[in-house]
Amino acid sequence: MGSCQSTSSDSAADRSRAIERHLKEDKDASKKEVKILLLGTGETGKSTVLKQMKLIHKIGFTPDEIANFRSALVLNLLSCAKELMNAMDKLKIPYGFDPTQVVSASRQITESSLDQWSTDPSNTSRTNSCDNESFDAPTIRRRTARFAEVASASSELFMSAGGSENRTGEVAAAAAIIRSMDPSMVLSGTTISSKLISSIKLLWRDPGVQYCVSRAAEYQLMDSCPYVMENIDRICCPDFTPTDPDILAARIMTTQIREIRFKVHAHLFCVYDLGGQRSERKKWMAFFDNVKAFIYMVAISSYDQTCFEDSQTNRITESLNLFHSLTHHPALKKTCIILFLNKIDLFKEKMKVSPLVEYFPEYKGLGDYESGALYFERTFRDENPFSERDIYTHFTWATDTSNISRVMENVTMALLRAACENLGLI
Ligand SMILES: Nc1nc2c(ncn2[C@@H]2O[C@H](COP(=O)(O)OP(=O)(O)OP(=O)(O)O)[C@@H](O)[C@H]2O)c(=O)[nH]1
Ligand SMILES: [Mg+2]
Repeated sequence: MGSCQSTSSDSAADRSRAIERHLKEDKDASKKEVKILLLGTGETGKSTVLKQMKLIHKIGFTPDEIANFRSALVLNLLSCAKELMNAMDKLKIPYGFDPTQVVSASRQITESSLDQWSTDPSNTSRTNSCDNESFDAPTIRRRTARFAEVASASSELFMSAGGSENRTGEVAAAAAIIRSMDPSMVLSGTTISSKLISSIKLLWRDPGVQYCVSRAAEYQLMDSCPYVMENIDRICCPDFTPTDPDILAARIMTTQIREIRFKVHAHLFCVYDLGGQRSERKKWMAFFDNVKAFIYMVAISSYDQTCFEDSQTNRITESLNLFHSLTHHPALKKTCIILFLNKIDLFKEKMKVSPLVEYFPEYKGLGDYESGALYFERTFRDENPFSERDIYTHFTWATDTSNISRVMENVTMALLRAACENLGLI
């Protein structure tokens, strides 16, 4: 009996020691675990960065994921075509409309109307270089005036031809074919007919449609539109298997949280990709426990666009408000903040044609890429309420693997460095 008692108390003690050991191991493991959240408003590139991490750490994609990307690319293609046709009606642009003809006819008027403005001594002409192009304030103003004139010429032509109801010609016929297709056929695996493919190609080549693309800030068009349109033959092939660039271009709005894990110097990094649309942000709070860092993504190219959710709020304003609430959130007080000012490739191009000052009047730069990027960096950094907490900033191009590899190497090293240890993060 006695020996029996001693055996059971021995095994109880063993069990309790084992539990303690497990708890300690768990604690040590969680100390070594670096939990990172990818946050930001919708379409800023969070899932694209997660895909890049999978490529960089050779995690790869499952056959199911690849099949999803394939259908997403076809769906992206069809919804871009429909979005463009709707925008042609909304912006009153006739098919076949050639903006260059309006520009040459109106150049004289535009130049003279700008003379007064450009000779005003308070508007000193300042020049700056960006990608070998010269920019000065009158040039920017001239471009904008030109756009307004082209837009009014386009809508006059559209109305005089009888509006959207009376569109004629081969592009209008192609548009009718595209309108009649049912997107559910993509999900059911039906092959896209050659008639539909040639109709979309015809639509995409139309100069009026290309002009409509240049006004994409006035409606909602996904950034990967040119990519999917230019790769239509490959994407619609029955045996199409997406390549890495295809996967990075595919747009799937995140509604299910995704997680990846990889090791760097014995530390386990767990990265969570959360949906950024307004309805998805309700899920975020549940992930704030034990988070060591969050990567906040901003699509700086979206400064002239409105939110997908309401088509009214400026996308950067929405992003700034969200960033403000995160930097001031008590649960994230000790969290390291990494800011990705993303889509710099699109931002560079857009700064040449769309004056930043028209959307952010407090911007006092020269209208060039560098000053615009620095302006957004300063604006976001100003949202940090704690001087002892730094914000690590990176200018990123999320669809470019070499850019993201370089940036992620810096990010992981920064997280492992003393800067974060000082804050008790690792
Ligand atoms: N050109 C360009 N396209 C980008 C860049 N980053 C992301 N994209 C594209 O932008 C689109 C949206 O990217 P996602 O990664 O799905 O955005 P998200 O932040 O995950 O969006 P939600 O899931 O809605 O929160 C995709 O088609 C990407 O290919 C970039 O730096 N440059
Ligand atoms: Mg996403």
